[in-house]
Amino acid sequence: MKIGFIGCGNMAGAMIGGILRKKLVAPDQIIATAKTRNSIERAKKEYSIGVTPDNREAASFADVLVLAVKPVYMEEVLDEIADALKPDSIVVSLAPGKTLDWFAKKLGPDRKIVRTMPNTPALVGEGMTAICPNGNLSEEDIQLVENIFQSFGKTEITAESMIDVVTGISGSSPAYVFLFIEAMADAAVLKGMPRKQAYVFASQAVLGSAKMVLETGKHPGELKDMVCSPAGTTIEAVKVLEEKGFRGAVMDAVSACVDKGRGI
Ligand SMILES: NC(=O)C1=CN([C@@H]2O[C@H](COP(=O)(O)OP(=O)(O)OC[C@H]3O[C@@H](n4cnc5c(N)ncnc54)[C@H](OP(=O)(O)O)[C@@H]3O)[C@@H](O)[C@H]2O)C=CC1
Ligand SMILES: O=C(O)[C@@H]1CCC=N1
Repeated sequence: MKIGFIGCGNMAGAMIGGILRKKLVAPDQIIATAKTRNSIERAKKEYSIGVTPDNREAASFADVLVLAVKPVYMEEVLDEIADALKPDSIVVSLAPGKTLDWFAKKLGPDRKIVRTMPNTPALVGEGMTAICPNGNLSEEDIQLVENIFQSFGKTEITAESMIDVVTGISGSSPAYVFLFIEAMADAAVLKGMPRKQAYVFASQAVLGSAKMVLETGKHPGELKDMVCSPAGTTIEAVKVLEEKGFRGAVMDAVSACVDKGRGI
């Protein structure tokens, strides 16, 4: 299987890193394109894959072609590559806002198209990806796409109507979690802890807490209650978070992200 990436920025880089780490395919089975000389040289050096400025070369090489450019560049990229695609290849989009119908109008009604929403933890094998195939993919094709995304994390097949919600809760949420970790570490530094150590404590606490939700099956509220001793330290912090509107702020933030995805 040959995999192509149009664009080799943050998300494609995380996916390529994850695929190579898992040895799903050899580096010479991957080709990526970028626009600037800097990005091309960086990708060559970092991944030892084929890298070219020529999008049509990637399109004619790939059995699975991942469109990893920002939505605003999608139309010009499709116009450029449409007649260079292999006849039976699968086109995978990572872009919010661009629907399966929109792609079918650009590439033809018979083209195999998959809308996905991954996230950057792919880089460390902990990605989470929503996959929405159109009606032209066989079960085998869908399995192939799942295998690619499962090489760097978990996947769920979702309805297209859910994909913007996935952007809010998963595609974009690593950014909110990094803010949270940074803020906790800042507080620890304020109280005298060396910064490097603060990142280890804050990140491991987030990692372990997420694992508890996934592995115990317990309600997050119950897990929170297990940490809050009567008249203890934790409930003081929880009270401040509630007073400052932490939950409402998170809900508003995720909603704003979903709405933006729907409006692109
Ligand atoms: N970053 C994330 O966390 C996530 C991103 N996504 C989606 O993934 C897609 C890519 O995002 P991201 O990786 O963050 O973006 P980046 O800006 O990091 O990367 C975009 C890449 O596209 C290249 N590029 C731009 N125009 C062209 C063109 N005409 N032909 C070929 N390559 C081109 C750029 O090249 P150069 O570097 O040379 O300018 C760059 O390598 C977007 O649709 C985004 O919404 C989805 C989920 C998560
Ligand atoms: O901000 C963005 O547009 C992309 C979508 C999901 C994460 N980053």
